[in-house]
Amino acid sequence: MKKQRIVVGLSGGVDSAVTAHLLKQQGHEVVGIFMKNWEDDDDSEYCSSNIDFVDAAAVADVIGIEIEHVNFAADYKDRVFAAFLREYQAGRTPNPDVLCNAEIKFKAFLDHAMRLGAEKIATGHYARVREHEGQVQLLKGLDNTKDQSYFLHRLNQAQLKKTLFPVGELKKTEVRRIAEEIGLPNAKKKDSTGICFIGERPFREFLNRYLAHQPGPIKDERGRKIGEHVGLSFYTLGQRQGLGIGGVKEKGAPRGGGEHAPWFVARKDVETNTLYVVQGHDHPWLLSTSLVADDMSWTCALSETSGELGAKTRYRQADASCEFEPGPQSFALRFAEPQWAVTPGQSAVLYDGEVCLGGGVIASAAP
Ligand SMILES: Nc1ncnc2c1ncn2[C@@H]1O[C@H](COP(=O)(O)OP(=O)(O)OP(=O)(O)O)[C@@H](O)[C@H]1O
Repeated sequence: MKKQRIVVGLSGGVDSAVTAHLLKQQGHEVVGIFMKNWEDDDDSEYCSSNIDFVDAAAVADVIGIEIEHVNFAADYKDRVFAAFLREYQAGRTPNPDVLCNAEIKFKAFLDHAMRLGAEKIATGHYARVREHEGQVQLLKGLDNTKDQSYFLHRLNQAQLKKTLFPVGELKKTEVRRIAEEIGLPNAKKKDSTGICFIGERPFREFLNRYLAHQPGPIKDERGRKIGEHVGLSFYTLGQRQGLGIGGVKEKGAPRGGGEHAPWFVARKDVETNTLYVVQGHDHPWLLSTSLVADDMSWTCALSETSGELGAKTRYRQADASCEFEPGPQSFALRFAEPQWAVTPGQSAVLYDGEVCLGGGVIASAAP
């Protein structure tokens, strides 16, 4: 491959460190950039940004590359966090990491890298890109257990053409082995979890600071009030913990349950501010055979793709076989098997084998 100037998003984690190392080894001119996307509570015990930058700088030092610190916190607030709050307010459960990739990592960051004279950017995501018949396809990461294509499905051709994912060709165990072999200071750093700006902090307490919330009734499927919720935004479909209602002892408890059977969040009615719960993991209200998604975004031209495909309605789910029915503003999916807790606001992402085609935001689901 010809020598290129490549800007790597260095997060302080192992995957991006190995990404930078591999590209440098291939003879490219590599520059690291650390992004700061959140600064509302720099002093909080949950904000690891300062530590992460120190780790990223130590990595750059060992690999022998320059590192720059850039601040996209204002962009992040405008383009990701504002939408995140709007979605919660509307009773949906958004996926800010999907939007962060489309708007920050592969837009603000990409533009910045291009201004620095880069030909490509690279990140430590577990996904792959491949040229195919004049297009660049987004593929699942080779390591099934780490595949992150779900979060990248809103990238378009222009973004994919400028992007490399070197660790997507490897298993996580190999990435860790490389990190240890070359003596990276963060070789044993644990993988980050959770939404980037929220980190490991208590979610409810965090949302509380930004969203007006109105307590209201929790009702069962027959409309009987069985408890109080603290604000619809704090609950997600399929949620079982934290409802404060426990099992039920009364006779004639709703189907699928019985005494002490756990309750699950099944519906949110924003108009009446009511949270509906059902008993039993397999209750029909929790199962959907079809969905409609809007706000579509495709990684490549969809010319030949209608008919049978695979879809994920949440990250880390196996692909569910479905019929794809495209429309001008939205698409429908009809599943071969009922899907559990299909959640408005989450992404429905379509796959043709290992190729990630793109997807949309789930607007509604039907039994
Ligand atoms: N603060 C950041 N600055 C620069 N790049 C980042 C930052 N956070 C994430 N990235 C890029 O996005 C990729 C995927 O992000 P993700 O949150 O999955 O990674 P991580 O677990 O924090 O770190 P890593 O992937 O490096 O182990 C990273 O590999 C890195 O290239």
